[in-house]
Amino acid sequence: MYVENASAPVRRPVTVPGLHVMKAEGRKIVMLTAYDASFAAQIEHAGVDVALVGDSLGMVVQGQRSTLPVTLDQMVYHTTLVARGLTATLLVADMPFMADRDVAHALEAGARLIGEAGAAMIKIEGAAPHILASIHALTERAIPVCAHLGLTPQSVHKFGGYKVQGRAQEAAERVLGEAHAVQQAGASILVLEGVPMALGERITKALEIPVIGIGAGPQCDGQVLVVYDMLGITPGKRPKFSKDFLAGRGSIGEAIAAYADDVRSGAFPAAEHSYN
Ligand SMILES: Nc1nc(=O)c2c([nH]1)NC[C@@H]1CN(c3ccc(C(=O)N[C@@H](CCC(=O)O)C(=O)O)cc3)CN21
Ligand SMILES: CC(C)C(=O)C(=O)O
Ligand SMILES: [Mg+2]
Repeated sequence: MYVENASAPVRRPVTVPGLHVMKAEGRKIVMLTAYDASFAAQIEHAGVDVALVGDSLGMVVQGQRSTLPVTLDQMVYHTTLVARGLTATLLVADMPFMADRDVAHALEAGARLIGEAGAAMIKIEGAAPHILASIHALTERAIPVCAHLGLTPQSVHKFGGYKVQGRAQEAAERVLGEAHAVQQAGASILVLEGVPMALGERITKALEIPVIGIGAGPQCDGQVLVVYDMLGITPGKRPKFSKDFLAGRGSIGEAIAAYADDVRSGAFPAAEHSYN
């Protein structure tokens, strides 16, 4: 039998059911953003489980003040670029601001990000009634959904800034209720951003689906960061939950591999990267 490049190490493709097995077995999920084919290849080579084409590209690639100006065409474009750099890594694309204004638009956008660009999962912020309906509608059409709760950056104007969510008792109960609601609507995984670590732990234990944290404490089932933050090249003040993994290392590949190691060992995030 002819086997192409049989001596190359085979990395099994990361799948949605595979992420659920990882949660069940207590193996941490490593996720990182990517916006182009070169970074995608670095992420692939380092053995990161999930690549996210985040709408954070509006801030770190385009230099805008928020993620709100990012368009669906731009998300489709960057997702196409990242898809070309990946083979085994699971590819998730962000639903940009207002592309999910109603269920019909959400389905249209999901179809483009999956069918045209090559994503395997769509990430959607919030748990408003039309978002729950969109999660359900996409899931019914075999498009896996990653929910995103807590400090959802597309709600920056509602929050009055990038502020930690779920600090008060009532607010914590609200985020927990939203987490149950997105799981019930069919979400396959949840990104939980900018909440106190006690709430991150509570939600992770309460849900069956994997919870990937960013500023949600060390107890989550996995972690995600913006790749330029973990390389220390984001200008200005970086969020408290980020860490420069390139400092003291020789290459971007080494930095990404160190991030993956530290997430898997539990060394990252430490207390200094978490909110109380
Ligand atoms: N470079 C970058 N990294 C990110 O993590 C990121 C983006 N851009 N753009 C989209 C959103 C915006 N995010 C942010 C931005 C700032 C904070 C921040 O400075 N938070 C304060 C918390 C203040 C409080 O205690 O309420 C902090 O000090 O960490 C958090 C998340 C996360 N996402
Ligand atoms: C920070 C992550 C979770 C994100 O949504 C993004 O990069 O846009
Ligand atoms: Mg995003």
